[in-house]
Amino acid sequence: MNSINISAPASVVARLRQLLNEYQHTEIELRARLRASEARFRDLLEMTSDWFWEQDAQFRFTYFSTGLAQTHIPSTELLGKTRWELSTNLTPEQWAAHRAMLDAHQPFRKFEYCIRTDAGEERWLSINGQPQFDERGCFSGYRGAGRDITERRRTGERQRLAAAMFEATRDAIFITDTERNIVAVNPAFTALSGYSEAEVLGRNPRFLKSGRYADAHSAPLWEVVGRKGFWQGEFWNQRKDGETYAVLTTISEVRDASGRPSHYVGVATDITHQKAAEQRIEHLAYHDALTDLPNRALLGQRAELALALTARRHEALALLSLDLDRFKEINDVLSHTEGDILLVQVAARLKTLTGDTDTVCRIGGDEFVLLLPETDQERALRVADKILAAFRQPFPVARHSLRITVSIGIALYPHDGSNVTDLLKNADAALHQAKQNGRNTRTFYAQEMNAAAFERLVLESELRRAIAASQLCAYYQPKVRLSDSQIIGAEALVRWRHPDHGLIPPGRFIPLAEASDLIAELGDWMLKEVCRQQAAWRDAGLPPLTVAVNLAARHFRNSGLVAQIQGLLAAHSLPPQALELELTESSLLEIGPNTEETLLALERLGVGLAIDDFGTGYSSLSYLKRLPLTALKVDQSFVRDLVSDPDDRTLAATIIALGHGHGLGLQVVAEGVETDEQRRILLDQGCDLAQGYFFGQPVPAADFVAGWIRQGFSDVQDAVELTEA
Ligand SMILES: Nc1nc2c(ncn2[C@@H]2O[C@H](COP(=O)(O)O[C@H]3[C@@H](O)[C@H](n4cnc5c(=O)[nH]c(N)nc54)O[C@@H]3COP(=O)(O)O)[C@@H](O)[C@H]2O)c(=O)[nH]1
Repeated sequence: MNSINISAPASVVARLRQLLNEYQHTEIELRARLRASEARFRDLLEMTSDWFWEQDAQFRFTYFSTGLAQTHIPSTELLGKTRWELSTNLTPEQWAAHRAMLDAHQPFRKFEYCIRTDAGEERWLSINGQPQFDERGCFSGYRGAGRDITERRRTGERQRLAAAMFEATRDAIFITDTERNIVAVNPAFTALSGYSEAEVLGRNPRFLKSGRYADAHSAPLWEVVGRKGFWQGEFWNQRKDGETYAVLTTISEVRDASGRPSHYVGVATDITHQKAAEQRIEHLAYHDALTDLPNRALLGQRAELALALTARRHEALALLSLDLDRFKEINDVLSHTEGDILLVQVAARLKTLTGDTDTVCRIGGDEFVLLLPETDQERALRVADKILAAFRQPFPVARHSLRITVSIGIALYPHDGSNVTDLLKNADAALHQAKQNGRNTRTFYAQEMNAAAFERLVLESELRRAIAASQLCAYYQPKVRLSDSQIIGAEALVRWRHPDHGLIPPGRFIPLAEASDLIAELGDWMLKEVCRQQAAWRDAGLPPLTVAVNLAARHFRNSGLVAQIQGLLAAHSLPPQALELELTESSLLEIGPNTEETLLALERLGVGLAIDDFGTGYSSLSYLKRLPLTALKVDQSFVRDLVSDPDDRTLAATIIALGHGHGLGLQVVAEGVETDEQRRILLDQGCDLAQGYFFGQPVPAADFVAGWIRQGFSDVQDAVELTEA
């Protein structure tokens, strides 16, 4: 204004004034607009989730707008630093490429990296940058915008993982729309079902139903999904090729942003193998592994059910308890493998003899039970007889043709019991009676049988006390030489002097003792007693005698038996010939090959070993040859009818020849000789020794000595008094 020429005409001055005014207005207006623009820019920066940044010509941060705060990275952590001084996930190569762009003053867009803050947090950033030049065109730095893309990256990562999982998982996944029509399936679904994606799109997954089990799920399934958001359960589905498979399926509801169901996702795990394993385990729990017959547990269940039905219909039912006769011997002579083969064949044969509604069970060892619903006494008898008859046919086992018989006990509902336990117990009691009756027979239950079982129990507990209470005693039966009828030995036989029941014969308590551990105790007692008696006789001047003691198989399994006998002989100053051990043919088989060493040690000691009841068991010649035997005792069943039955005569002659021949060189002793005719036949057949009522009954030691003396040992009269004392 100072430069205005005051001598200028007034019009010029007015014009200048006007221009000045206009200029001032414009400036005010421009400033106002600038302020508004700045305010808008500031608001923009404050309200946007992005932030604005600036760097100087050395790429050091000089400014951050407030938007940076949403990254939780304080601007103070960044100001003054270059971007590559920060802790990022970029590799040196990536930095080098970016630096080259900066050095070339190029703009850049969406430069993404992850930054770790001083607080240890990781944030993903996306940066746009624009190089800046001053009015002279010189580079003055960069400015640009930054955006926190952490959530986007995470969501992207999650989606990537979900997609990978969808593709790679071994579970079959299908996604349906709200109409329950399939909109997507994964590769596992097509692999499991056999249907391609194109074949299933738009279909309701129910088309996979196999019909193996009633589709009871469907209605509650969708009701549960609607209520709880998911449902889980098992299906038996059908593959495209018709094969069925089991799946454990979870169906979950997917909701959209507004909270309305938009899809359903089904995840199905193939559990076919698991189901098969479960079924196998369940089968094993209820079936016998060897024969695949129902076991005791399944018998219990079926019997309960059958009893309930039978009771409602007022019908009858039978339980048959079966046990193979002398199965143990077969098991021992042959092998357990062959025993097993026989059991499998027995199981199969029993099944052919029964009806569809009957149940054949194996409840252990060689014990079988038949549950026969709708069966009265008459049918039970028919079935039992059919079984006995069917067992007459031999069983082809390995290279053998095995003949085996069976004993059967029968209990009838409602007569013999109203529940499974009682019926089984009573069928067992009847079976026991069938065995007592000589085996290979069937017996109906009778009430007295339980009384007998109870008596057996009482007797067993009394026998336990009898040994300690000195109620046992030894009887002696002479063993004579057939050629001159001279007593050359004796068999010691146990007797029980019961305080209430008098003298109990061993036939009543030996089986009880054998079924428990008492037989070993009883045998020990007999060995001691016989040695004591022998020493007393010798002290009294009686000539040496061999006394046989009956031992059970269990004794020979005791590794201390040889030392025990050696100790007893030494304690009583007896030679080993004073003792002979008797072992029944069936027990011989029971002792097994492991005890051969014990038998050989007894042989080395000089103690004789005789096989008792020979001819009743199954021992083979090769087995007999292997064992160090000294005598063979022909069972009394072959001697009994020797005079009248030519077959028995032939059998006895064969056994005698067997004992003498085949390199066995055994002494043969005939048991149960009751008549002179029997004696003569045996003598003619070449039998060496004999025992039986014809020569003398088993008697107490004193009576035995008396008889012995009568035979020619009168010089030892005093001994009678001695032993009686
Ligand atoms: N482990 C042990 N077993 C023993 C012992 N004592 C006996 N026993 C066994 O008990 C069964 C029955 O014995 P027992 O009642 O003594 O019968 C024996 C004889 O009395 C009988 N016998 C003898 N001669 C005749 C005869 O002419 N006729 C006839 N009907 N019976 C007769 O035979 C039995 C002897 O049998 P064995 O032992 O086979 O020679 C019996 O099995 C005994 O073995 C013992 O201490 N331990």
